[in-house]
Amino acid sequence: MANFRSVDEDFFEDLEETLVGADVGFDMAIKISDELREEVKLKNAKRKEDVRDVIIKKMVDLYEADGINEDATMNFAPKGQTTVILFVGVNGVGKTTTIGKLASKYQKAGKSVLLAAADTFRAGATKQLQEWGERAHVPVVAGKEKADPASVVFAAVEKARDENYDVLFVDTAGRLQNNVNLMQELEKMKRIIQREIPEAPHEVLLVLDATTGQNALQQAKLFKNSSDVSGIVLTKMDGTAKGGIVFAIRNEMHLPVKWIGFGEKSSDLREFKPEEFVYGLFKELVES
Ligand SMILES: Nc1nc2c(ncn2[C@@H]2O[C@H](COP(=O)(O)OP(=O)(O)OP(=O)(O)O)[C@@H](O)[C@H]2O)c(=O)[nH]1
Repeated sequence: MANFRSVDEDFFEDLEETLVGADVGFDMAIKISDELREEVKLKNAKRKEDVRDVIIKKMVDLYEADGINEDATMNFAPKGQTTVILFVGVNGVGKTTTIGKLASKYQKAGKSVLLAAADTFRAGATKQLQEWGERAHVPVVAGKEKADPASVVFAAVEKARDENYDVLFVDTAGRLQNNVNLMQELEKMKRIIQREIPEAPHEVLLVLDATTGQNALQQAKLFKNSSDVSGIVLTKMDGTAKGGIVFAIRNEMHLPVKWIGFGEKSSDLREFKPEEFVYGLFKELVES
């Protein structure tokens, strides 16, 4: 582990190793440590606190460097119109759980929320969403087992629009017979949503499991190539020091991370704030 006893060449080598171990990605790790070397020299930072501040600032700068308008907040429709948010991602990453958490959050904030159980492929997925719906006191539109997911989406969008719901969250399958089918299905859902509400979906959030590290990056590529992903939800950030994947995603995919999941309870979700996140990651990396 990198430590602050002396900020010498060994320190930077340790830092590189630690960053790679945290899934920042090799290129990004080298880039971070190279730029830090310069910056530490330039600022003549010697005190522990100064070096730490330089590192945190640099990492936040690097995170924000590609100039995406860093707005972690959700893109909502104008007041009085329904916001539709589509959740995509492979199975088991935490889509349903994230929707449950967000449903509860927005319901508590006074918004009317509707859920669509469009994962009709996996037996049990609908029931799981219904349980979250009950917990959050929000209704769920569901179809029969193996029903066409598009028909569930259609019914949900109609209901949301006609009954003036503020937000509709759409849960989708993480696995179909193959990836081509999966992507076609997502496309079809989007078309149906757009037909009913032209500006929708307002977000397509790709849910990724942080514990899968670089594999999550491969998934991000797969989904980004075929659906217009607008942001990332990174789940299972509890019990992993691999949060560096945030940098890799940002650097390679140019997608903002919007939410972080850190447990199974409905309150275990927070908005992603680069500074806060870098500080936490850094503390874990360097001070432990
Ligand atoms: N520790 C932890 N577990 C999580 C988190 N988010 C989800 N889980 C767990 O991960 C498992 C899978 O979550 P789901 O929400 O069912 O995943 P999914 O993407 O909807 O899966 P499919 O319906 O199969 O596509 C469940 O056991 C969740 O409780 C998290 O942030 N931290």
